[in-house]
Amino acid sequence: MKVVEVIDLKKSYGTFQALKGVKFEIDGGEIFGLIGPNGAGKTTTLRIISTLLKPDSGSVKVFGYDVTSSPDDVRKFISYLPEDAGAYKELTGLEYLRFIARFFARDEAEFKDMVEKGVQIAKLKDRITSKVSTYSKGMIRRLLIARALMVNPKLAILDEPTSGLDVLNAQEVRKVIKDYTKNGGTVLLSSHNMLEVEFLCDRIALINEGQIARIGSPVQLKQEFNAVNIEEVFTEVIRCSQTC
Ligand SMILES: Nc1ncnc2c1ncn2[C@@H]1O[C@H](COP(=O)(O)OP(=O)(O)OP(=O)(O)O)[C@@H](O)[C@H]1O
Repeated sequence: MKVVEVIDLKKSYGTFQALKGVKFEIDGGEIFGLIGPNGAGKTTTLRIISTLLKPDSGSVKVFGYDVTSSPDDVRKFISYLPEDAGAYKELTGLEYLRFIARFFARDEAEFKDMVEKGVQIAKLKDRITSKVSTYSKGMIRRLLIARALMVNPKLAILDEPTSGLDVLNAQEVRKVIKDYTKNGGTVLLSSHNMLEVEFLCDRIALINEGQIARIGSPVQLKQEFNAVNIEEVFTEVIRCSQTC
């Protein structure tokens, strides 16, 4: 069974059609990257798969459950990190992770494991006991990544996971994401960082103006466009969609 199956997905905001028939599938254990220019429809797609936004038409299934008719079943499998997520500023990082773990853990042992895993992923050292209001942007992002992955979702949906992180912190987060799939998880992420998707993703979908323009592994896409990197592939796909 596919982890995610998106067929002919359409979504409009008023008279503006943001998604015009998006289609892709994700297999278990994959890191699947959605890349595209500003306004291409990445966040809209991720929010629909996360059950936060209703599609106008088309079908989206997560582990075989339809996001529109069975959203509660879908939510059992997923964890969603929004692009602009925040954490409760008056809590410490540790209190925040504990607060979230209480919702997900079925017993005390699982609660303890989740919080420990969250602390490990966040890598905030002794600052984990400082208030979130004192954190830098990058520290908050790491706390939120930890929050998304510590609950052991079968599918992690991460909107711009490394946005606002410096090079070293971004590398750390990429490693955490890779490790997470080694333990059986599947990841759907969006990114503007071409080096990141090339390094991280097993397959990439290029989305442009609400439609998937290309899907493939980084190696396949580079071969198809005779390109040295994914940035070149991206530029060529966008250029072609405007002029070819
Ligand atoms: N709530 C909304 N109301 C009206 N238009 C919206 C709304 N949300 C998104 N849009 C429009 O839909 C299109 C797709 O937006 P979306 O946020 O999905 O793009 P994106 O690829 O994630 O962009 P970015 O890379 O800039 O984050 C854009 O033109 C955006 O302006």
